[in-house]
Amino acid sequence: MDLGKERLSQLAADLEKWCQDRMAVIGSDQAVIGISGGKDSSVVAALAVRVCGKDQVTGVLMPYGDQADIDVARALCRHLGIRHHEIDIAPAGQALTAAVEEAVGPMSRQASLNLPPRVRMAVLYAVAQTLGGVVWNTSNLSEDWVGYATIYGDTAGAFSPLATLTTDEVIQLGRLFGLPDRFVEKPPADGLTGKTDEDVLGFSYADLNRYIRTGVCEDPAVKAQIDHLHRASRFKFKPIEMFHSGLPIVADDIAGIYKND
Ligand SMILES: Nc1ncnc2c1ncn2[C@@H]1O[C@H](COP(=O)(O)OP(=O)(O)OC[C@H]2O[C@@H]([n+]3cccc(C(=O)O)c3)[C@H](O)[C@@H]2O)[C@@H](O)[C@H]1O
Ligand SMILES: Nc1ncnc2c1ncn2[C@@H]1O[C@H](COP(=O)(O)OP(=O)(O)OP(=O)(O)O)[C@@H](O)[C@H]1O
Repeated sequence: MDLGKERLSQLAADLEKWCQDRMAVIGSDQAVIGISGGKDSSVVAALAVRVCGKDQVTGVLMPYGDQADIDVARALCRHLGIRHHEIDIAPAGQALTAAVEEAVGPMSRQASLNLPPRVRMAVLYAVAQTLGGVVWNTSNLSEDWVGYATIYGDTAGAFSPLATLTTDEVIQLGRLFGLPDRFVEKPPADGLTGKTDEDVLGFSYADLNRYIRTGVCEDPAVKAQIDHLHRASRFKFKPIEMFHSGLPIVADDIAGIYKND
């Protein structure tokens, strides 16, 4: 939805404070962000610069071999003045694929699509732990709503600043942060299938975002598809289910995680 100037400024201020608090609780001042050159990672990186300062933000560019638009990711890091590292994940992806295929036979197409996001997650955590930093998640509400994300891949991170903002709201935030159009206007694509998200999903983000914010979806088939994808993907955003043994837990359950026992 169009947030308008005042609401957008308030939202940005609240978001910055929230991220600051998260970092304080974690006890780190170093943000580590996977930079694809798309709007989500660009906006999260710009946000991290506002919260932590540019010297405390590390961008990680992780092409799978050649990445045609890697210059956009490099330009974003230059624009924000953040340090960045480039790590080609193709050798790791190919080695993992070969090992899995040797054991179980040809990897399914869906498994192949989800492997790079999981390798990126492993790289980001390795970089973050090495630098004493934390991984900032870059997912937005629109993609998460329909589960268009890889569990334990791009769903990972210490916290998710854009989790309740639709794609159009993320763009408004990017503009407020002063990001040039080329960093916020690229049509979202997974970079793996050669198709845009909208081609793969079969509906537009405009329709999805309108449905999320107003409950209105004019095409019943699109509404049914969105509802189906939403229901089928909720598992990606819930804590892992735990078997409750009924055995006593007597120590202080400070985080309240075992309270069903
Ligand atoms: N109910 C349930 N409870 C717990 N686990 C459940 C489950 N149902 C399936 N699973 C597990 O989850 C797996 C399926 O989930 P997952 O591995 O995430 O994969 P899946 O949902 O099949 O695919 C994710 C889609 O998102 C696309 N993607 C990923 C990353 C970024 C972007 C982007 O453009 O932004 C797009 C990707 O190309 C792919 O089409 C199953 O193989 C199964 O192991
Ligand atoms: N080539 C890459 N290099 C570095 N990080 C990447 C790369 N591709 C994806 N990522 C990370 O994974 C996240 C999800 O990537 P995806 O390609 O699915 O695009 P997206 O969800 O539309 O996000 P964005 O708008 O940032 O591209 C990105 O926001 C980024 O943090």
